[in-house]
Amino acid sequence: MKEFFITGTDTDAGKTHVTSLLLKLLAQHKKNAIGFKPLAAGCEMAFDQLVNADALMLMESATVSAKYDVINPFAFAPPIAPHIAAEQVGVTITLDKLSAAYSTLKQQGADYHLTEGAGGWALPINSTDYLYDWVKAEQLPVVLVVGMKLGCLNHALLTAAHMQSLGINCVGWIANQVDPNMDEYQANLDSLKERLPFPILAISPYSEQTPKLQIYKTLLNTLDLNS
Ligand SMILES: Nc1ncnc2c1ncn2[C@@H]1O[C@H](COP(=O)(O)OP(=O)(O)OP(=O)(O)O)[C@@H](O)[C@H]1O
Ligand SMILES: C[C@H](N)[C@H](N)CCCCCC(=O)O
Ligand SMILES: [Mg+2]
Repeated sequence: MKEFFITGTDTDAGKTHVTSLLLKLLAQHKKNAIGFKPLAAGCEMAFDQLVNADALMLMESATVSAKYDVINPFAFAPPIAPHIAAEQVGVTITLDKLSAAYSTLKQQGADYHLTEGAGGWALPINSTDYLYDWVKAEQLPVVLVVGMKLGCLNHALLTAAHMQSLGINCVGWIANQVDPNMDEYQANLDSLKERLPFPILAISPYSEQTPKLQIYKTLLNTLDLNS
C-alpha cells in the first residue's frame, strides 16, 4: 500500500489538478488508486447532499470507486476556511475523526491512497489543531504542489522549512504552471530547484484543454512505477 498527502503553496495552487493527473497516471499503469478529500469547503447540494467539485474530480480520476461520503467526509457549503465553515454549522473537525474517515477509505481496496489537503500547508482544522498534525500523526509522505506565480518562492520555501521542522517526509514537489504569463517562469523554476530540500517530481504545464504531466524519473520512482 502506498499513500501520499498532496499539499500546495496556497489555495488554487493546483492540488486537485495535479492529484487528478497522478490518479490518471496510476490508472495508466493499471494501479488501483483512490483519492481522498477529507475537508471540502465550497460545496453544492446535489441529490440531497453537499458535494464538492474537487472530490468529484478525484472520484472521476480514480480506478477504485467508493461512496461520496467516504471520499469526502467533511463537506461545507461556503467557500471559506473549513474550520470556520465547520463552526458555523456546529461541527468540530478532530484529528480522531479524520483518522477514522481515513481508515474507512483504506478499506475500499485501493493500493494507492492520494489525499488532497485544503488551502495551503498550515490549515487550521479547529481551535488548536492543524491539518499537518494529522499528516504527521499518520506519517503520510507529502508531495508539495507549487502554484507557479509571483510569490511562490516565499510560500514554497516557508512550507518546506516548516515541514522540516516537524520531521515530515516530503518526497518531492511538482511545479504547476497556474499562470501562463508568469514573468521569468524558468528562472523561478530554477530558483526552487536550487533551494527546495526535496526533488522535483514533475512539471504540470499550463493547459485548460488537455492537462498532462511532464514526468521526471523521480516521480516514477516515488510512485513505484518503474516496472
Ligand atoms: N496546470 C494548469 N493549467 C491550467 N489551469 C490550471 C492548472 N492548474 C490548475 N488550474 C486551474 O486553476 C484553478 C485552481 O486549481 P485547483 O482547483 O487544482 O487548486 P487547488 O489547490 O486544488 O485549490 P483548493 O485549495 O480550492 O483545493 C482551477 O480552475 C484549475 O482548473
Ligand atoms: C474555499 C477554498 N477553495 C478552499 N477549499 C479552502 C481554502 C482555505 C484557505 C485557508 C487560509 O489559508 O486562509
Ligand atoms: Mg482542490
